[in-house]
Formats: sequence, C-alpha cells, structure tokens
Amino acid sequence: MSRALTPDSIAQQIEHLEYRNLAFIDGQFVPARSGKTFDTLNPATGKVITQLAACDAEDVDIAVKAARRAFEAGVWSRMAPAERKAIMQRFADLIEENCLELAILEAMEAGKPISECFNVDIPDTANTIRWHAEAIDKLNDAVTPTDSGVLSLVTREPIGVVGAVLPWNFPAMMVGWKLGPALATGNSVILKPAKLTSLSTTRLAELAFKAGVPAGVLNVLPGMGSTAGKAIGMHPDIDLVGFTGSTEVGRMFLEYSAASNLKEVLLECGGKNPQVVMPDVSDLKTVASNVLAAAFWNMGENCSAGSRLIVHRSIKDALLEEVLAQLASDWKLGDPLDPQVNLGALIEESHMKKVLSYIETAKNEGLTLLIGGERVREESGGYFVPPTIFDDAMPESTIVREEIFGPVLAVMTFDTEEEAIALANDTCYGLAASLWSNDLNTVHRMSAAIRAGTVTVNCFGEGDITTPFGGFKQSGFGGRDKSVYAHDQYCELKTTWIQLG
Ligand SMILES: NC(=O)C1=CN([C@@H]2O[C@H](COP(=O)(O)OP(=O)(O)OC[C@H]3O[C@@H](n4cnc5c(N)ncnc54)[C@H](O)[C@@H]3O)[C@@H](O)[C@H]2O)C=CC1
Ligand code: BAL
Repeated sequence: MSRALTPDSIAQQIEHLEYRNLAFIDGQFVPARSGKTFDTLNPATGKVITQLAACDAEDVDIAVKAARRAFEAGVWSRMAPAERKAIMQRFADLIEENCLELAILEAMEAGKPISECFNVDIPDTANTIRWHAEAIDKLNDAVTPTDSGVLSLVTREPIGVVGAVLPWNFPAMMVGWKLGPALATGNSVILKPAKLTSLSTTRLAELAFKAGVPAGVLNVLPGMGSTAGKAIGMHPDIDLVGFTGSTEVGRMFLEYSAASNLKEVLLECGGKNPQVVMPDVSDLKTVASNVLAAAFWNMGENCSAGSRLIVHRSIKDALLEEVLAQLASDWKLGDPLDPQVNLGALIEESHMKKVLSYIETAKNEGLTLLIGGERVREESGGYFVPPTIFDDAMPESTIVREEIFGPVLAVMTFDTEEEAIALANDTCYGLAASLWSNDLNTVHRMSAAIRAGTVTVNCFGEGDITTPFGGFKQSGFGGRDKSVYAHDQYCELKTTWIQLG
C-alpha cells in the first residue's frame, strides 16, 4: 500500500523518483518521431524538472493506428465484461498503491498542495476508475416494447477510438474522469495531457498496462495543443473527442470536427460560478469555510470555483468578517510539497501575470481590496498569488464577467431574491453554483431558477462519482463527466430489429 504523507516519506520518495518522459504508444514508451522534446517546469521554483517527448501529428497518427488495430482485434472491446472489470480494478489498486509517487508528481508539476493530491486527487482517480469498472457488468441494454412478431433490441457498442485532451489543473483526476467511462465501455483511447502536466499521466499509462490493459488500448502523447491537440481534433479515424479546458479551445474542437470527420465532441469548459447566500442562514462559520473552499481550493484554478460571492446586504459584513478570520487561521500558502500547505503555486509565470493583471484591473475599476492583491514568495522563483478578495464588485466589473482561474473572489450584494437570481445567471457560463438558505421553499425555487449543471445547496462541491458533471451555456457541450450517464456518451446506440417468422 501507499505510504503515509510525512516530510520524511515525501523526501524518501523524491530520492527514488523516476520520470516517464516518453510517449506511451502501443504498449511501449517511445520518443516522439521527430526526436523533439520540451521542458516541464516546477511552478513553485521556476526550475526545469525534466524534458518530455514533444509529440505531433505523426505520433498521433501512429497511436491512432495502434488504437484502431486493438479495437478491431477486440482485445479490449470484445473482452468478457468481467475480465475487463477485473483489469480496471487492478488498475485502480495500482493507483492507490502508488498514491504518494503520483501525488508528488502532481504537486511538482502543477504546484498543487501535496496534501490535496495525496488525500483527494489521486484517491479520486482510483475511485473513478474502480466505480466505472464496477458498472461494466451492471448496466443492461434494452428490448423495446414493440409489436409482437418483432424482437427489437437496443444495444450499446463502444464508439471506437476516443481522443481525450486534458487540462493542467487536475491532471490525474481528469484522466480518471475521461478514461474511466471510455475504457469501461470498451473503447481505445488516445490521451493528450496538458503540456504543463504530463508526468502523472505517463505513469498512469504504465500502471494501466501493468494491470493488463492490452497494448494499443491506452496511448498517452505529451505535447503542445497546437500540434498534438490539433492533430487529435483533426484526425479522420478518431470517433469522439472528450475535452476539458478553456471555452476558447473547446470551440476549436467543434471546428476540427466540422473540418474533418464529424467526430463527436464532448466539451467541459470554463465557469464563472456564483455562490448565493440568502439572509436566513444561521451558521455563518460553515458558510464562510465553504465560501473559502469554493473560491480558493486548488488556488482557484478550478472550473467550478465559486468566484462570485452574491450575498444579502444584511449579512455581508458579518460573513466577510468570518471569511477573513478563517482565511488567516486555516489557509497556509507555501511550498506545495509541505504537507501543511493548502495553497500552492499558480501553474506558470504567464498565468500568474494574467491573474495579477485582473487584480490591477479590479483596483483600477474602483473595487475595494479586502486582502491579498500582490505576488508573494517571489524569492522562491515560484508563481505565488495569495487569496485575494474584492468587495463592492458590480455586474459589469471585469473580474465578475471573466473567468480568472486564480485565487480572486468578487463580492456583490443584493436585496431581493429576484435580484440574486438575476446576478447568479448574469454570465455566459453555467457550470456550477452554490446556494445557501435554511428555507426549503427558497431552496427549491432558487435552485430551479439558477442555470448551472450542478447546484450545491448549503455546501460547496462537485457532487460525487454518482452525479454527472458538466455545464449549461458556454461551460459545456455534448455531455457530462462522471456517473452512469458518462458511459452512454462513449457508446453508439444500435437498434437491431428482428422480424420473427
Ligand atoms: N475548465 C477547466 O477545467 C479549465 C479551464 N482552463 C481555462 O483555460 C485557460 C488557459 O489554460 P490552458 O491550459 O491554456 O487551457 P487550454 O484550453 O488552452 O488547454 C486545454 C487542453 O487543450 C490543449 N490545446 C490548447 N490549444 C489547443 C489547440 N489549438 N488545439 C487543440 N488542443 C489545444 C492543451 O494542450 C490542453 O491539453 C485558463 O486560464 C482557464 O481560464 C484551463 C484548464 C482547465
Ligand atoms: N474541478 C474539476 C474539473 C476541472 O476543473 O476541470
């Protein structure tokens, strides 16, 4: 089993760390055909960790051919469901056994706090793979109630070769969300991690192979979006692409699909998520701790981050007092490899500069800075921005309108329920929302009125593995991650109509 999380265990694991820096294609680690590599950096120090294979269209094509061969041969797509299930369960076991190593790779490459990686991200990845594995032999197909004299079957078949193009903010967890249902339903997969965070993903590919996922079924190609990512989007023999990332690049995948083979596209994109606090809430301590988690979990580099706090005027001052007190006592920014830290580094220098420029814009637009607002720990060479809260935000304020993907919370007030709903929905996004009220009628009315894929009531979160995750409006398109609904998305539905004699 994986070891406990202590400074000693982390240091010992780092001493023995090996990087899987090549592409994983057809059951083997291989360099990019061009021989090109790129640097991957530790955002907490600004230093290079290692070089990775820079895959491009040629590598994607080789991987797709291997994936198609495996699919047609049926080594996975037609494997007995119980056997496929057992292999995926072994894969989940191996993820758990190697939790510390995977958590360190994530913390080093993404700047995420190691305690989060170790206690949340990697266990969630294992759990997702295991949960989808267990669904394999529990979901039935259908016989439809049609005329006598006919036997009408509706069956699900794997769609074929699936591309998965992933973001840097939850590298392993997003592998789980895409790979779990895609593999469970018998597909072959071409997976491209974000350029900034490939090391946990290449290691996961190795663990999947060790667990028994046959050669060619899972291929991992590190590389740039504009080369490897685009080649996946444009490839004529990929049947579906599952994408998580910015809305801007999500749009490109729709264009790639239209310009190539009309592959299906599932998009999980950005969010500008409201946290609405009604005046009847009694436990401001609990509200405050959730407001902070919503805004600053993963340094706010989270598509479901609750970056707009919409609070009733009568309780705003009391809530903000509690928020600031808990921020001071419960949130520690520092080295992501320190198990006590719960705020790490932002992903890269250019992203930090973007976040800081939003902060400057908010100051220039006259919002009231309550805390944070400047880069910290610069001497480390890393990209650290502390939790930053602006009061007196307006619907037209830039930090209210645009996704920042950093630790910046905008606070707005309202007087009536109608006003709160209008503010919550005043965005082109619709991924998530949280709502606080002790009144059942208010909860029903408002959760129905808020346009978002997930509304959490009296808590912040993303549901669990049983609940679908994805967005309304420009937050998403084509489907959902997690839950049994995700299985259907990676399948074609086939009708077989049998005229009986
Ligand atoms: N919804 C979410 O979870 C995420 C949202 N974002 C948003 O996107 C912003 C930019 O972050 P990025 O990592 O640059 O996200 P991105 O959307 O540019 O990248 C996501 C994935 O798409 C690939 N990609 C990039 N350009 C591509 C192209 N032209 N063709 C095909 N694939 C391409 C990337 O290599 C990566 O694997 C963030 O600041 C944030 O606002 C970023 C990551 C996750
Ligand atoms: N929070 C998990 C999904 C995402 O941020 O991409």
